[in-house]
Parts: sequence; structure tokens; C-alpha cells
Amino acid sequence: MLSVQGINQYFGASHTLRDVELSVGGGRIFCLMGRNGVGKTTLLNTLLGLLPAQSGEISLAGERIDGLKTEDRVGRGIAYVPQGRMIFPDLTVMENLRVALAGRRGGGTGVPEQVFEFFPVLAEMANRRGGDLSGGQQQQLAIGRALVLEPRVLLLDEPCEGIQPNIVQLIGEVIQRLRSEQNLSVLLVEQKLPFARAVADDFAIMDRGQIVADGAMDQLSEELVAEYLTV
Ligand SMILES: Nc1ncnc2c1ncn2[C@@H]1O[C@H](COP(=O)(O)OP(=O)(O)OP(=O)(O)O)[C@@H](O)[C@H]1O
Repeated sequence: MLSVQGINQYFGASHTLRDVELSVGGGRIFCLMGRNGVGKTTLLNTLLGLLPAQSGEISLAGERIDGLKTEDRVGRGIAYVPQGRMIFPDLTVMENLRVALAGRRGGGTGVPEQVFEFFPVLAEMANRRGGDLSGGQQQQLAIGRALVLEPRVLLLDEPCEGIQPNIVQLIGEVIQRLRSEQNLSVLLVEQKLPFARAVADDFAIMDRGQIVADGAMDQLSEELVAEYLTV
């Protein structure tokens, strides 16, 4: 369980995260929604320790992690697939995957077979440079690399942005298999409503740095969509 309490974050005079509270766990898929610029990516970066929080607590499996360095938070079981994927363009697909072995919980010397089972294209293109892959292939690589870490919680920042529909469907299926087969909990930042409704169990909506609504996904009303999500 990833638990966040009273997180406040500022960029200079701008108060970007305001008393943010949320819990992700229990093998559930939690979707954080909201318009551009409301603070979703800032929250993910703060959970990882890539940005400092000025106040608040972050716990993973009952232990405080907000005082830890990013690599130690990853070592406790948080994996992050950032917007833009951040794969290494000059390394091969296999090298990109192997980079994550160093941060894996409990060690292990090989890339888990399951990564290739989820994303067969990564086996087919194992020796190709990451930079030569299409956007959809790079997204599969970025998610595969996060799975090498064998995380407790997976953070995904708009994984379907700019991706063709058949890969969006594959990513949705993989997320749901990870939940049902491995009890993995997922914090998904997503603006595409049909995808969010199809894969997520719970939602929270952020507006100007605050969580303004949350609940079970089937309770996301048209009124909330119109007020906080429609552009
Ligand atoms: N490095 C920075 N310096 C100053 N302000 C920043 C910085 N990064 C983000 N911001 C501001 O913080 C606010 C939240 O941005 P953030 O990227 O977290 O929003 P978001 O909800 O993830 O939006 P998007 O969907 O566009 O990624 C915005 O007003 C943004 O302009």
C-alpha cells in the first residue's frame, strides 16, 4: 500500500500540491485524473523523490519513505514510467531492460521471461537500439523496464499518449493481468476517459493541486467529468 498524506509542494511562489492525500494498494488500479497543469506529474515526481515536498508523509507497505533518496524508494518497490518514457536511445532493447536489474528488489540476474510474454515485440527487437523503436514500442519497453524491478506499486504517467489503438489495448490488458495475476497495485495518471473507465477500479480528480473528488470508478459521474475533465 502506497499512502500519501498532507503533501504540499511549491514551485517558487506557486503552490502546486495542496494537502494531497491518497492511498493506492490492495492490488487495485487507481486512476488520477485532471486537466493539463493541475499537478498530476508533479505529484508522481514528488512520490519518487525527484521533487521535494515541503510537507507531508509518504509510506509504502507501512514504512515511511519520504526521507529516502529516489533509488531507495525504487528499491522499496515503487517503479515509475514517466511521460516521455525516458528510455536510453543508444542502448539496445535488452540493455535498456538490463539497466533495471541493478535496482531490482531481491536481486536476480536475468530479465524475467514474463516481460517478453507481455510484450513479445521486445524479444523480437532485443538487439535493436531503443531510439529506433516506434513510440508504441518504446512505451512497451518503458513499462517492461519498470516490471524488471518487480515493483509493489507501478506509477504510469499517461502511458497511452500518442500511442496507436492496438497498443493502447495491449497496455490495458497487461495492467489488468498484473493486477489479477500478481496483485500489483497501479497508480495511473490518465486523461483518456474511456481507457480510465475500462481499466481502473478507483479514481481521484485533481484540480489546481488539490484532490477534489474520489471514489470507485463506476461512481465517476457526468457532472464531475463536465466540471473537472472536459476541456
Ligand atoms: N519545473 C517547474 N518549475 C515551475 N513550475 C512548474 C515546473 N513543473 C511544473 N510546473 C507547474 O506546476 C503545475 C503542475 O504541473 P504538472 O506538470 O504537474 O501538471 P499535470 O497535471 O501533470 O499536467 P500535464 O497533464 O500537462 O502533464 C503547472 O502549473 C506547471 O506549470
